[in-house]
Amino acid sequence: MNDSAQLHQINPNAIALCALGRWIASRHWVPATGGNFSVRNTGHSALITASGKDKGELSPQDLLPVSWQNGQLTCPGIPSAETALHAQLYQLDSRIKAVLHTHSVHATVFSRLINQDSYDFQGYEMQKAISGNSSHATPCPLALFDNTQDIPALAQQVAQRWQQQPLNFALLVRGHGLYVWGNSLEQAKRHLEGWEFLINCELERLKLAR
Ligand SMILES: CSC[C@@H](O)[C@@H](O)C(=O)COP(=O)(O)O
Ligand SMILES: [Zn+2]
Repeated sequence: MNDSAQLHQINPNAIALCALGRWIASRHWVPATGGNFSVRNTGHSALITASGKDKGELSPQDLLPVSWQNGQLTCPGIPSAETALHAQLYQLDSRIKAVLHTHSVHATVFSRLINQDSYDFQGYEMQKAISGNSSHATPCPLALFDNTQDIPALAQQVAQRWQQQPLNFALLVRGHGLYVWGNSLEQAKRHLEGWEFLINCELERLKLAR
């Protein structure tokens, strides 16, 4: 196959996700191969970053197809170590089209200051960057989970919490990082930037209030 035929075959979502990875890395939110990204392909499959890649230097071949039919995850390579959590989110809501996971300094530090299962952001106009949140005056909750190396167990906890109340397009893993998602890649990017902004503001406010 010649180069132009190969280019023709590349999934446009893969190209868009690689470009988004470069933008996220330019914000210093995925240092030292941290973070992982995925975009839904079909009802039961997605493209996900291969494990251990520099997320600011992705090319389409670093995105692997993973499917989750019959409770089994299958992938032809070594996908992200956190694939089970991405797959869980896609199964919890069929409208989710993209999942982004980052390791920013601010989100990581903030997560270690909050002991509750959920933290309400309130008073910020930027809460409206998160879909379904229409006023600064209404609490905008962020769910928190303890870190674990057992990602299927974490995915199970997320599913249990979701049954009580669907999460607000993000969750924060303590001492680890942020997960956001959206009904398109563009919406997931907006949620990432919105949540990072809110977390930065709240961290600054908490520091000044001490
Ligand atoms: C730099 S180690 C970070 C990993 O343990 C993990 O949390 C992570 O986000 C990236 O894992 P990966 O397997 O590359 O998707
Ligand atoms: Zn991680």
